[in-house]
Amino acid sequence: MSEAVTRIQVGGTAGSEPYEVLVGRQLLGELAGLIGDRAKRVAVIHPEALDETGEALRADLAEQGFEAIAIQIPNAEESKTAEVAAYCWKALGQSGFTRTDVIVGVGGGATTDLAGFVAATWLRGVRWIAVPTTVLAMVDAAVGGKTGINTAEGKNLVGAFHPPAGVLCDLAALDSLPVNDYVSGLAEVIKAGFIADPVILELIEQDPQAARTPAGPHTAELIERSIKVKAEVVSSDLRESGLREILNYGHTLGHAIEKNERYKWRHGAAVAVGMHFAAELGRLAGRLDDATADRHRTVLEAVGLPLHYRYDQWPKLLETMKVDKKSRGDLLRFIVLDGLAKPTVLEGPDPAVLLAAFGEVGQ
Ligand SMILES: NC(=O)c1ccc[n+]([C@@H]2O[C@H](COP(=O)([O-])OP(=O)(O)OC[C@H]3O[C@@H](n4cnc5c(N)ncnc54)[C@H](O)[C@@H]3O)[C@@H](O)[C@H]2O)c1
Ligand SMILES: O=C(O)C(=O)C[C@@H](O)[C@H](O)[C@H](O)COP(=O)(O)O
Ligand SMILES: [Zn+2]
Repeated sequence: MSEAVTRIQVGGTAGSEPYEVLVGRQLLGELAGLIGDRAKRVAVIHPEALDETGEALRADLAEQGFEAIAIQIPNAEESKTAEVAAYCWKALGQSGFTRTDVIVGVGGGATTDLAGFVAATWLRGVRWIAVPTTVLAMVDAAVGGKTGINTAEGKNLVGAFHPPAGVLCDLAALDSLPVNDYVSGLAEVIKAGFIADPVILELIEQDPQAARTPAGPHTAELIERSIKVKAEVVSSDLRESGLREILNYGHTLGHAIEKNERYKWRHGAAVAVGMHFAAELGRLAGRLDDATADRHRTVLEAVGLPLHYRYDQWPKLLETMKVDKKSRGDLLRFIVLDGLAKPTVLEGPDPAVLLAAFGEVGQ
């Protein structure tokens, strides 16, 4: 018996082409339809860890009559570089990839960010399809069209808004995901809970241990609820002119930690520390009630995400945060909560308050 497929629509309200995020199992049969009749060539971009999956997909597409190539890239954050993008451009050039051809990005958020960026830049933009294989990529990275790479100066500093033509979230992919990567993705799920959908927090709090595995009773619901939060936000503000900034909750400090750790920390782990910081900042700025601020600690800790970071690194983190994309001139800007599911912007906080908030996080 085949399981039900959930379809979540994204876009179509702010001048962007609408597309669907499908959540279910055995969804790869949908791929050819999304690629469409106009494509002659398909490039499957995948990380080393998913070599077999990438090759199987390539062979399947070749059997269906496409000129299919597989482009293997490094795992995780090592793939989000100008050098790896250039390697992909070379492969596309050598295969004669034209404007009607299609890129398929299969992997975690690092892969979908890179594949989407290559699609955004090749011939000034070709269609691409995301096949996310981590929790984080399903609930966040593959949806919404933010694509990009890192530079020596910071995280995601080069990129483009280039939404995919479709997103296929095959839950079966999660069975092979190492537990640390699974839990890292829960940080973005918890983020969606705090900024918009508290039912997510309740489902996790009911049984945090079960939430750490794909076999948990609420896996599909947690993923679908988080995608819906993201879909709703990016559908009304694709280019981050306002509302979309709420999706950056926990990311101002999180990205600075990732850079400071030379991208050896998982994104979700850094964002977890960043959300703890944002909660303390909200509390100390007089915005957030104690119960909601404390809830950050309990729910993040319950699933095994980190809350703390090295106190002595504060000066470096502060410098990095100044080039965060939300900064305007010399003005630092943070997403904080005015209450549960009430995200807002805190502009130019008192440096003493910032340091005090980090005092709760640093150790
Ligand atoms: N564009 C966006 O809106 C957005 C949103 C959130 C995060 N991101 C980005 O996403 C990235 C993090 O993504 P992530 O957490 O998915 O990590 P990741 O892409 O680095 O993947 C983690 C590891 O798991 C491997 N992997 C992927 N799927 C697997 C599977 N099914 N089985 C076994 N191994 C598998 C990968 O090769 C990698 O080694 C960061 O670069 C972050 O900046 C982007
Ligand atoms: O989609 C968004 O917008 C987000 O901010 C989602 C984040 O989870 C994601 O990590 C994103 O890549 C961060 O974007 P950035 O613009 O701060 O680099
Ligand atoms: Zn993120």
